[in-house]
Amino acid sequence: MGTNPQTMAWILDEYSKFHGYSPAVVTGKPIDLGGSLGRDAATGRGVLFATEALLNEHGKSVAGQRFVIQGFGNVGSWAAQLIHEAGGKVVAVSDISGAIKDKNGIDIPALLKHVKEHKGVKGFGGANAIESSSILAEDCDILIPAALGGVINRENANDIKAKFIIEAANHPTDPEADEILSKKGVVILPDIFANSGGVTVSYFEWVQNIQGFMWDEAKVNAELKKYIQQGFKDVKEMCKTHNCDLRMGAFTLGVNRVARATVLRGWEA
Ligand SMILES: NC(=O)C1=CN([C@@H]2O[C@H](COP(=O)(O)OP(=O)(O)OC[C@H]3O[C@@H](n4cnc5c(N)ncnc54)[C@H](OP(=O)(O)O)[C@@H]3O)[C@@H](O)[C@H]2O)C=CC1
Ligand SMILES: O=C(O)CCC(=O)C(=O)O
Repeated sequence: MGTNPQTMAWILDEYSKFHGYSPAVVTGKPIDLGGSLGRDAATGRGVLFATEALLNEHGKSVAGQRFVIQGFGNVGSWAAQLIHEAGGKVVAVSDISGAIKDKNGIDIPALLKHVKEHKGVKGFGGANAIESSSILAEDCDILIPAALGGVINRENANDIKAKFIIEAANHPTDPEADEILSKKGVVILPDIFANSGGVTVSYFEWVQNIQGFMWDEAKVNAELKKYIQQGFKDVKEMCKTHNCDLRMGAFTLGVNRVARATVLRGWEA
C-alpha cells in the first residue's frame, strides 16, 4: 500500500548497485525495467476471478450483483473496473478523500477519470456523497475491503449487510469479527486466496526475469485465471475434508504444502 512501480524501480536500482543488474530481485517493476505485463491489474483481476469462482459455487454470477468497495487505489480501482466490465453493479466506493454511493450502479469509467483528475473519489458528480464511516455497512450483496487491515471488527461486524466478503486488502477482518460474521452466515473469501492474484503475477514476473523472456498480457491473464480457479477447487476440497470455513481451508492447504516439502527434504516435521 502506498507504493507503485517507481518505488520498485528504486529498490531494483539500489540492490543492483551492490550486486550487478538483478531484475528478479523485486517485482511490480515498471515494464521498461523488466516488469510483467498485467501485473498492475493482477490483484484486482485475481479478485474478479476469485469472486466468480465463489459465486459460481453458490449458483450466482458477477453480473447483476451489487458491490461495495472500500479503497480505490491499485487493487480497489482495478477490481471496480473489471467487476463493472463483467456486469456487476458497484453501488458504493470510498478512499481517503471520502465515500460515494449510487444504488443504480456507479459509472466506473467516469469515476476513474474523475479520480485521475482530482486525486480522489470526493466530488464525483455521478453519485451521492456519504459518510466514509458508513461504507462497510452499505446495503450490497458483496463487500470488498481493499484498503487497510483491521477495518472489520467487533464494533461494526453486526452492521454488515453483505452476504459475501471478498478480502482484497490484507487482514481486513479481525478474529472476533470473523466469528460474528460466521454466525450471521456471511461467507468470507480470505485474503490469502482472494488477493493472491498480485503475488501470483509477481511470481510470473520473476519467472520471466530468470527466463529472460517476456510473456504477452493474454498469457499472463490466462495463467492467472488457471491458478485462481485451481486454487479455489483446492481450498474447497480442504474445506470438505476438514469440515471448515474457507479461511481455515486456505491456511490448511498452505501449511500442508510447506509441511510436505519440509518432510520430503528430510527435516524434522
Ligand atoms: N497492490 C497489490 O498487488 C496488493 C495489495 N494488497 C493489499 O490491498 C490493499 C490495498 O493495496 P493497494 O491498492 O495496492 O494500495 P494503494 O496505496 O494503491 O491504495 C490504497 C487505497 O486505500 C485508500 N485508503 C487508505 N486509507 C483509507 C481509509 N481509511 N478508508 C478508505 N480508503 C482508504 C487509499 O486512498 P487514497 O488513495 O485517497 O490515499 C487508496 O485508495 C492493502 O491492504 C494491500 O496490502 C494485497 C495483495 C496485493
Ligand atoms: O507482489 C507481491 O509479491 C505481493 C503483493 C502483496 O501481497 C501486497 O502488496 O500486499
